[in-house]
Amino acid sequence: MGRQPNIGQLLGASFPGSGADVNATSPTQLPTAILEGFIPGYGYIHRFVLQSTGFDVTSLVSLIALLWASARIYKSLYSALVTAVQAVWVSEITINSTDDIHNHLIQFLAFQYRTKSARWLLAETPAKTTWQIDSEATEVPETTTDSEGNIKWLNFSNQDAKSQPRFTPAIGSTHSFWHKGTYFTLKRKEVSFMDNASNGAATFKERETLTISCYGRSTEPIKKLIQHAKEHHHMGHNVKTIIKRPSPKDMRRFGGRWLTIAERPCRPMKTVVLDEERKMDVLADINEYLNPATARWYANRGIPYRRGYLFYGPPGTGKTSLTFALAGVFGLDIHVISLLEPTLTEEELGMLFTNLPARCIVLLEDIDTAGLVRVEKEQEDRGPPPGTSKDEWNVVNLAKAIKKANGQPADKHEGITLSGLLNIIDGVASHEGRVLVMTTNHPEQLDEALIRPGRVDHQVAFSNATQSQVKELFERMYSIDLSPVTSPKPLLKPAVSGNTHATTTPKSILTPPPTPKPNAIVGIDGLEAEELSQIAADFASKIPDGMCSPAEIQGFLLKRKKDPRKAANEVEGWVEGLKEQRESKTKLSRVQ
Ligand SMILES: Nc1ncnc2c1ncn2[C@@H]1O[C@H](COP(=O)(O)OP(=O)(O)OP(=O)(O)O)[C@@H](O)[C@H]1O
Repeated sequence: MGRQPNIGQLLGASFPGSGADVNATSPTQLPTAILEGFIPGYGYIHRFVLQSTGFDVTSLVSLIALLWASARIYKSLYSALVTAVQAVWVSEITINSTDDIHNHLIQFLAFQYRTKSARWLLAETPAKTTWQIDSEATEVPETTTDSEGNIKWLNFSNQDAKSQPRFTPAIGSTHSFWHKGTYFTLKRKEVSFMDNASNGAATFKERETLTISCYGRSTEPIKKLIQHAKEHHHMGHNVKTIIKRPSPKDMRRFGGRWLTIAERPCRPMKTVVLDEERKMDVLADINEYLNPATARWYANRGIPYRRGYLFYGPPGTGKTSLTFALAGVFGLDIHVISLLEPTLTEEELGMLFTNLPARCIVLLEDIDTAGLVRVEKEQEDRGPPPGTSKDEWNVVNLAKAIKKANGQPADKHEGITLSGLLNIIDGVASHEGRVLVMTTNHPEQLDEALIRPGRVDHQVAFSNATQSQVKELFERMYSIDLSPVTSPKPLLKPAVSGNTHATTTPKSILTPPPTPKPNAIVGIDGLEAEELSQIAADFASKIPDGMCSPAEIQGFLLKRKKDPRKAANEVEGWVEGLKEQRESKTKLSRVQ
């Protein structure tokens, strides 16, 4: 039997012009003809190099080609394997930036990345409250004098330089970290989406998402991580009151309805000077309402589980202060809504109410102003107000009609109508479990429908300070601060290595500072408690009952906050000045 030609010989015969010496192909070399197929003109190059240097480049080129092919095959196999593993062995959860959890996780990771050596980070300048800056400060600044005796006033020009930036995982990159023995991968990315704005113009917008994954067929570890991040965010909230407002209009459209605008140390109830019985009534009423058993009681009787409070009285008498103190006592967040917010529509207000947490305080301030829109609309229907000629009235209406026809809002502030507000407060879709607090300086202007039982269940009257309240305010101002506001310590120690482990929560951190006994008043340095009480009584006797609001008295005392005797000596002059000011109906005070 004749010898069969091998593949090299066949290829050599097929490409005679290549000059490839197919018989010279070693087992590790690719035939020159194949290489010719990938690199046109390879045969000539090969022959030229071989003839001029005696070196057969085919071995080298074959090696490179084999490495390249292996890398490609490895890559495809790897990605196929990863896809297969991900499909059956990786769990993930995606979080949208419009959700609070996103913020909780970023905060938690920022805390982790404070010391962790990650290579792709995003540096941010976090907005900090005075309380947070204070808690980070290592030294207390003091007012001193220089060598020439000039006062060196406190100067905060470099406070920005001192504040620490926040480092979070960079957008667009993948991060991995250990938490409680589980290996997590995190992808933070921005996705574009088409936004159909209210004016009809569609634009592309960016939205951020966080995708957290871990190995295993259960999302349980990720859920626990999220829970942990939430706890980290809320730690110490029992010594803070969170204040939220409706988010800007743009954000509201994408689901982020409420925005935290401030976190303040809880206001102790004892700092609100109000008739003790009235205070206890509100406290007991809310306490009973918030009890889970009460929710069932309401449900069994088919009564909507809601409770409304009306705080009314002159300005500066403590309506807002009591609301904040209540939030502190019951550990609730405050959701503040101003009905004069120009971009707020009734529909959005309704959505805000349906997106409240299970238990919270909703503060509707200056509720009397909500009637403005109703008055205007009713006026429109009724015709010209007295003193307005028919022609003038027609011109006003014509201007409004032209604005409307041009697609412009008839008024800058569309506002909330009374009927709209009533629907939102107790409509079928309205949230259950919230404590609604409405405040007003003009209860007489309120519509009866707004304060009927079911909408307002408890009314609290506030008034200018009585003499005993003035005394209390005075004593409170000059008593030694027994319960300094402490900032909560972190729940976790910052991670020091790639593997992060939570530390157990020290109990004391979550316990608010001890509250001194209600009557424990200790005078300021150098002043005995009894002496302070006498000065307070003297001070109070010089301010007629009901003449001043607690806010006015507080303002006067704040200017003399280190000298109670000075305050007692100057109060008469101040009261006289105030009387004159009121008689002359001027708004500027002569004596401060
Ligand atoms: N009853 C009070 N007890 C203690 N402090 C008070 C009291 N009333 C007012 N103040 C002080 O006066 C300031 C203003 O009080 P607050 O905002 O609670 O008044 P308000 O009744 O809500 O006023 P407005 O009707 O103008 O909104 C606060 O700094 C608060 O500490």
